[in-house]
Amino acid sequence: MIDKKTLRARMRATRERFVLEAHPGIAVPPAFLDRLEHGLTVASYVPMGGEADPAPLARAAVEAGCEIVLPHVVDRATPLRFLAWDTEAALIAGPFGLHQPAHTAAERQPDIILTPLVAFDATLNRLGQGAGHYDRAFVAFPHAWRVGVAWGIQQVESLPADPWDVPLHAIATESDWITP
Ligand SMILES: Nc1nc2c(c(=O)[nH]1)N(C=O)[C@@H](CNc1ccc(C(=O)N[C@@H](CCC(=O)O)C(=O)O)cc1)CN2
Ligand SMILES: Nc1ncnc2c1ncn2[C@@H]1O[C@H](COP(=O)(O)OP(=O)(O)OP(=O)(O)O)[C@@H](O)[C@H]1O
Repeated sequence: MIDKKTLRARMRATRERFVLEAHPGIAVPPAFLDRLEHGLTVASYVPMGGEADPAPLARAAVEAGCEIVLPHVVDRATPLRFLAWDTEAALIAGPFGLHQPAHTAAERQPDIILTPLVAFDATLNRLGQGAGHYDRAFVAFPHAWRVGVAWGIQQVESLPADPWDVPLHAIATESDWITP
């Protein structure tokens, strides 16, 4: 099977090509709306490099009375933290070209994690950036609902699975809501 590094490079390029063309946004399915409740904490992300924009899902969460938080990283080795998103405060440029809340923003425990990804397969395994930030967050927040957000073209036949890979519960694309 193709190794993660080669596949990551190929799928990042596929993703970047896809967003250059006109394309619909991520669809908000009824199964996602059903799960939202006032007071839940929903981790979103600021898309980069051709990633699917989770904004339609985050907007629905805000309308349902959820609090939005964003990931914050300092380097590859340090676990990510989810920090409150003060929409009045500017996001700050971080490592890897990321835009993040200030490191002093309040830390939160997410109930739902909207997860960026590079590739996924039909068993809802995901390939990420390779630093293990989300893999470790899934272990830290085992009760969170793990929702991948991706373009349909990011689906591959199968992914090399490592022992630490934690599968997603569902994936939202521009046209589908994929569950195992
Ligand atoms: N939008 C977004 N935010 C996110 C992530 C993500 O995948 N997407 N993360 C997910 O874990 C965390 C940040 N972790 C990261 C870890 C490594 C690299 C990285 O190695 N980037 C490559 C360039 C990627 C590219 O070419 O597209 C690099 O800097 O060489 C990026 C983010 C938290 N925030
Ligand atoms: N639970 C964990 N605890 C400690 N290290 C972990 C854990 N999960 C993954 N890692 C480390 O993270 C690194 C990256 O893993 P992998 O290549 O599977 O990342 P990935 O699938 O791209 O996912 P991510 O988006 O989370 O970076 C590996 O070196 C692995 O040892």
